[in-house]
Amino acid sequence: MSVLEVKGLSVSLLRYQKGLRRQTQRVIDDLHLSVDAGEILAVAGASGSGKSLLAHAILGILPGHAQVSGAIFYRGKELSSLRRAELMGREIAYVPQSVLYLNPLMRVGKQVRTAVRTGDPVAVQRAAFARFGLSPAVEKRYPFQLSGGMARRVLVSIAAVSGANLIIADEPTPGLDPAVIAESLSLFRELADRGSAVMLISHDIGSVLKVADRIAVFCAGTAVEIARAEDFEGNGEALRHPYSRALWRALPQNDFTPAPWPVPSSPETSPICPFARGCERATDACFTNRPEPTWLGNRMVRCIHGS
Ligand SMILES: Nc1ncnc2c1ncn2[C@@H]1O[C@H](COP(=O)(O)OP(=O)(O)OP(=O)(O)O)[C@@H](O)[C@H]1O
Ligand code: NI
Repeated sequence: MSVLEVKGLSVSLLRYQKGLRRQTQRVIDDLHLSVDAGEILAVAGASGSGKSLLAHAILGILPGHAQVSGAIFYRGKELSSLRRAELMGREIAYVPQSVLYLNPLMRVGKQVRTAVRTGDPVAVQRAAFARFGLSPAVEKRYPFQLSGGMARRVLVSIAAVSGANLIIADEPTPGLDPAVIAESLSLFRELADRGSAVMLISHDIGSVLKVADRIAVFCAGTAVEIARAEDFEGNGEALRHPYSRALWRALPQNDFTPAPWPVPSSPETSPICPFARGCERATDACFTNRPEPTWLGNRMVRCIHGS
């Protein structure tokens, strides 16, 4: 049984247009994915594709006006708001994209100690700070006294000491120097190897590939493919969706080859494949049906030509 399972999740948000006119916009669209114990599932895709909103939906912190459908399961049981409140900070840990999530009124050392589940809180906190290159003097500081990179390392320390079964980390590494990025990524690997399920959200597919087991390739509010990390190699022949191949080929190590067609930025409202208009493999069927997810073991693709 997966630790986290997301089934048919859709999220729409209200947007204010000119004046007071409001419009609902779909930002997550019929999303399916799961994360097992002991694995890192990376969620990678362009900026604005809905990755953070996915984390917010799982954690129950979407804006109040959000309309949500579909279901989210934690260890086989649906996540109600009551159950979420019980699990947050104990079984589920969150490394937010914004450092503003730190409590502005509490010294950061104490914030980490409060999250410690086993062992002496002070010793565990100090070990975490040492690991991430935070000097002992930092523990007495308040968040406003930290640089952005230091605040981010405090957030990663909180996840490290939490002993959570499910860790959702949203862009945990930007602004950090390469050694700390490598240390944070290896920490997530270690937490997964100890049995946690880790969802690692990033727009930087190149760096998460080093530690992830599977990658959910995100585009326009949904996962178009869930592939194994080892499928990202060579010219991308093992990848089954044209967008995953395009992302892979656009990486610096693969010569930055640009995508041959415009990439949709928000979910299509019409019932066609969102890629149909530029894809070299498109056939008539791609213009009449939106592809459903097709699973092959724990891999998935939403392309009728990809299975
Ligand atoms: N509170 C909100 N109200 C209205 N629209 C929002 C809100 N939060 C996000 N959005 C919109 O939803 C879409 C997805 O945003 P999201 O933050 O999930 O993207 P992301 O994939 O995490 O991007 P990034 O890689 O830049 O962090 C964007 O178009 C964004 O403008
Ligand atoms: Ni984000």
